[in-house]
Amino acid sequence: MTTKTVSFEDVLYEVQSKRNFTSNTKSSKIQLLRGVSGVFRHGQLSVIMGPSGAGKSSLLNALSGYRTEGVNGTILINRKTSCYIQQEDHHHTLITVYEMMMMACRLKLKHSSIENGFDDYRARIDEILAGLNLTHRKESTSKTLSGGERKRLSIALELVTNPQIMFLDEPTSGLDEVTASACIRLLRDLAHKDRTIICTIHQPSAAMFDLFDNIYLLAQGQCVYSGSPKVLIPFLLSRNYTCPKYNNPADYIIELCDLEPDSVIPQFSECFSNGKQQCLPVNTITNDTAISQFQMKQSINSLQLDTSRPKESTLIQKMKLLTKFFKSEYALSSLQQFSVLFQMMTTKILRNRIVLWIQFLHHLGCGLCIGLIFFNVANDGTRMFDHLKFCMGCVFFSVYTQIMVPILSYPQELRIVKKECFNRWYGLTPYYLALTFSRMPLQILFNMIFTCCVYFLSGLPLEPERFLMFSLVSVIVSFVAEGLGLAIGATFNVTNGCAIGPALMAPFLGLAIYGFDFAADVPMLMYAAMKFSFIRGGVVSLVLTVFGFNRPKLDCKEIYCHFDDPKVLLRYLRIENVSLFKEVSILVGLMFLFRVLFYLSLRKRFYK
Ligand SMILES: Nc1ncnc2c1ncn2[C@@H]1O[C@H](COP(=O)(O)OP(=O)(O)OP(=O)(O)O)[C@@H](O)[C@H]1O
Repeated sequence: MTTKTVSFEDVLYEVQSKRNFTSNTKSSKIQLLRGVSGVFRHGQLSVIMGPSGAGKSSLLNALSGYRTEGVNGTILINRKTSCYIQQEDHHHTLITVYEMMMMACRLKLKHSSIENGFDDYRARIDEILAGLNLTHRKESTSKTLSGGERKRLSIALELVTNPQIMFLDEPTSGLDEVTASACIRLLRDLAHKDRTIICTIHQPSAAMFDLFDNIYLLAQGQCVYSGSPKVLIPFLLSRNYTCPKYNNPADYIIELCDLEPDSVIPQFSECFSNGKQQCLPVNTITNDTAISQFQMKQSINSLQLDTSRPKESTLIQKMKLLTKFFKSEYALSSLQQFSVLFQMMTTKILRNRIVLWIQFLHHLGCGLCIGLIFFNVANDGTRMFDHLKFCMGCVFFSVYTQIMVPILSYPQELRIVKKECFNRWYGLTPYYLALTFSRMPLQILFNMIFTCCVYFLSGLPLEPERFLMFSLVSVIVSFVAEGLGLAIGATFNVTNGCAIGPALMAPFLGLAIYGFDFAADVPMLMYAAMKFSFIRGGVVSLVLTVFGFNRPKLDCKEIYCHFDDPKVLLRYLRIENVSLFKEVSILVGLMFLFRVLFYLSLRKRFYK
């Protein structure tokens, strides 16, 4: 059996059903695939068909390795030369088709194999785009592509590395009849160039049906037909089922499984030994479409699988695992991946002009508003509460600005990343670092715009040390909030994230204003919770920055001002002995904690 062939035996796929609390039903195991076997050969376009819910996507996911949890049985496949194209085409929206192809080349091809740098990439890209009839769209962004073009772009991006095995989930969904047939013809041509192509299709039209070299029909997680589409009608005849003359045989057998599931499915599944047997034309070289004779052939046997897996000692297996750990499965080193991803992310950020303008106006506008509300109050010894409100306002602004954006936007990006990571474009760590560092410069710049407005308008002392500390605290708070937003965005979908984000903020906010005047009497547990509230940490740090650093006495326009001495105010708030360094260190610690949670959430999503 060649490494391009995909074979599998007795594949079981079980999932745990979720416990339904309303009807009090207990969780149980659901079998999506019931011990199916089969072979998908190279040079052939194979289709997994079946009624809705038959288990087509489950089989594709199990074979491609997209799902591993709950999958048991033997699957022989060289996954290093395979790729998986999902049903929905998720592409970057702000870069053109050509740039996406260039990015794929730069990430997926070894630099040493390309002697002339980008010229060779360009030649390869032009060839692939011409082959898929996308040359005229190469300067367009994916947003303006039609459904068929988007699907072809998904295929083009993977063809960069010339994969030997391609999995496609419902490649024709959402396409009209003509475009769908064109898509299948394209896949057949690619398969006939010595590739193994396996796709799922709910119910192919009659025109499409004859284009497949091999069909694998599933019903209720069992194989009810495997083999050539040319002998499906004779096979049905042999079982006393006559497909009406002008009926699509695919429709007919799916209808049979639907109408008489209890008799048809077990009978047919037994006939094919649940996929171990195949139905082939007697003369496989014939071009005659009206073949009436077929033979059942053993497609797979245990012996075949066993011999292709030489027995290895445990020591060899362990050594292989060790070398696999050190040997990268990617074309580029982590540093090179980081560099390409960083460039791409920076380009995307800078091209998002509307968002850039909104962010700029938002920071400038809010900075001016807060600055004008507290205009020249920073030196007024009679307005103690205004000083506190000013610090709170600045921190709340940073928190709310940074937390909601990733919650709303990240789940969409996650789909693209998941697809690219699974197809070995890059590793999770370089991606994570590129994402973190590419967002930093603009975030710092916008924060500085806000800080400059509020600092100078409020009339805080023009001392570089104090200004830098004020800016640093604002930037750290915004990074902590962004980390929390990313962790939520990577864990939950937009709907749940929108509920969880504000719900999580509420206790942090409550703790931010709790116990300022009786901090010394706060119980231990509450004290620990207060330390965890990064909003409170931000407020305390800002108050210490504003009134610390040996701040001279404030102006007093009345006979007596109790709070004109900054030390009195700090004492009143019970934070006179709190170390600014310690507060900022806790904030930095929380920043790392939320970013580690974000990373772990990504890992869980990608490797489950
Ligand atoms: N995680 C899961 N938990 C519970 N049931 C699941 C899970 N995943 C899939 N199923 C169920 O398993 C069955 C097979 O799902 P699968 O997505 O493989 O079907 P399909 O043949 O691809 O269907 P369609 O053509 O409608 O996409 C369906 O009934 C589906 O509801």
